[in-house]
Amino acid sequence: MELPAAITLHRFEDRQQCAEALADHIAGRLRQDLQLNGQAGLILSGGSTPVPMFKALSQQKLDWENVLVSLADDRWLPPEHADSNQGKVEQHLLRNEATKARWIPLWNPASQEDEALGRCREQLQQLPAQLSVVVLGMGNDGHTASLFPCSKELPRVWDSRQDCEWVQPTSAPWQRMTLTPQRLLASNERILHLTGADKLDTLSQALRNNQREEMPIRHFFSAGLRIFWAP
Ligand SMILES: O=C(O)[C@H](O)[C@@H](O)[C@H](O)[C@H](O)COP(=O)(O)O
Repeated sequence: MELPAAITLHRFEDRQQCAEALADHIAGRLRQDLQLNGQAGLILSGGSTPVPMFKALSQQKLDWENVLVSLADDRWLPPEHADSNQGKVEQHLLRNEATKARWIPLWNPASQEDEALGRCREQLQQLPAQLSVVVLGMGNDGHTASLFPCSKELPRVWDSRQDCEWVQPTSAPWQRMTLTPQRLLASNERILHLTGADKLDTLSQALRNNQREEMPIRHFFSAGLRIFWAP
């Protein structure tokens, strides 16, 4: 696969090896910023791919009390719901060493968009202006976070100067809150964590496609992306 200079691809034999290597890499980046700035900001994605990495990262010894952790997006569901990304992070990352992390979930009990947005944006003010690491996933439609090509809100979200926006994809369930492209790009490093041949095919398609509206992950290529992939 031909990759632009701004994209680095790390291939692994298996998913557990990939998860552990990614956890090590993230921990190293967090330690750097903790040393430099006294704090670090980590953004994680939901879905199924990152769970083994969450478990490995939870074991990493670092000054978690000064690491602010949040999500690139979440489905608008209480954390006890099986589809909640918040629930996955609380179950698999915020344990062991990482119990002490400063957790900033996106979800709140507001059901109306304006109130939900207002409370989430207030929460996200706690994050450092420049994040340390953003970990993204990708769907086979080229979506990342909850930037879905099918969302009618996408044209507005591309240019939003806010930290988060409320979106309703048509090709995936649940109302969602997503961090905006500008918030995600205000980071020292963006990582894309992928598993399976299908995701690699989708990545190849996105590299050939030239419309970010059709494959939102493309928006993150030029600013630099480190990809961790296993079959
Ligand atoms: O809330 C979400 O759905 C995620 O943030 C989303 O962007 C996810 O990263 C991809 O859909 C990949 O999901 P899988 O890891 O389950 O394939």
